[in-house]
Amino acid sequence: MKSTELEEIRVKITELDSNLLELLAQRQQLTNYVAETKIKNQIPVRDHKREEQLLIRLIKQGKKHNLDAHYVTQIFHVILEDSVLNQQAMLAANANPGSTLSVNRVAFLGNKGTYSYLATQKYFSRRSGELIEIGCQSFAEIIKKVETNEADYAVLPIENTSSGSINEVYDQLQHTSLSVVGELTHPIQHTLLVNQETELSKIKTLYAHPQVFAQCSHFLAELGNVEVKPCDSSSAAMIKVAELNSNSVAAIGSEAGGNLYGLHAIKSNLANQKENHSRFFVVAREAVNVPLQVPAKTTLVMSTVQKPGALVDALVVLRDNNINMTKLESRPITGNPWEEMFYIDVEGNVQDGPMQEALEVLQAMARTFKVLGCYPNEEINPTKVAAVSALAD
Ligand SMILES: C=C(O[C@@H]1C=C(C(=O)O)C=C[C@H]1O)C(=O)O
Repeated sequence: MKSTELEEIRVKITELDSNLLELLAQRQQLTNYVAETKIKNQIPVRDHKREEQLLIRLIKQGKKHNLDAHYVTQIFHVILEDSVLNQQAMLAANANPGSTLSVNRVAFLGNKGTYSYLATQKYFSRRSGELIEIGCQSFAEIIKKVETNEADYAVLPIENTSSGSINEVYDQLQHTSLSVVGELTHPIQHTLLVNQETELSKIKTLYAHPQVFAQCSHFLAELGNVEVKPCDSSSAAMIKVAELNSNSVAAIGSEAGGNLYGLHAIKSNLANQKENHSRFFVVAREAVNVPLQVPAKTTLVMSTVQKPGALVDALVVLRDNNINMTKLESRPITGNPWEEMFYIDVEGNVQDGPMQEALEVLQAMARTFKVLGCYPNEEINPTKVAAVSALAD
């Protein structure tokens, strides 16, 4: 194909892509109007029936154009997730007029380029107000910033699909009066970032956060003879590699983050598990009110009395009130050897009847008990298209 021919086709593709983007923006505007009517008429944000009908119609239509059903479904799952998250954010803002700030000062770990930085950008992109980023060197410093009103929010990683819970954050949450007001999950895609033209075999020293090394342990084991240097954050690792400017050093972190420091990726997908995601808590000084139209989660922290089956008794209370537990974590209590603090995430809103009943019973039976927060559930389960056979025609 002659290069002018290629150019002509590319011009058409560029134009088409920009039309696609315009249409997506128009769709988003319409779903914002939908959110406004849901606020007015107290209608739940999520409507699986409508989503299923929409997906079935689009899959059928796609088939006529030779577009694979899986491809169409994937694209629209992303569009629907974005639509639902935007609407949830709008309803939550409406239910908490006092918490809508013109400036959001947000504390997070490291500098520009860390996963916490990317998660912060993502979470606040759906919320009004200018974002002021406050990079910190430790989780304790992040929490302190909000406690002392130097920041309005903190974004804290709480768990990762490969390396599990981030204990240090749980331990910090034991002693704070801050509330969890939001959550988000963010894909963690580790890449090998370098400053100079080089190749894997030349790398002698690797810089990264210890959590990152844990998540990439298989890759490190395969690498063999490489010195591993832990850093306080992914951005600290990136800055180090940019400064050293050598072809024998590399950092592990996100490609988007590395690009901010002029680094480029020479290998991607370094994590042990392909599906590598981190979940973050967003915390603030004041708890938020989650409207009942928005699916909510509640995080509790409690210690039980020392008797056989005390934790089981607590979990039975959840079962009896038909409350689904999504996470259970235990952490030692500082100063009380062999005693544990339990962190429990459940689906439900503290304003719900069954939830209030369960919380009362739990509080009465626990030694210490606190609701760390009730916040919109941002884990959006994609609507499944059950009637696959109906799509055969
Ligand atoms: C936009 C709506 O809200 C949600 C998002 C949908 C969408 O983006 O198409 C569809 C159904 C709802 O889960 C709606 O209810 O129509």
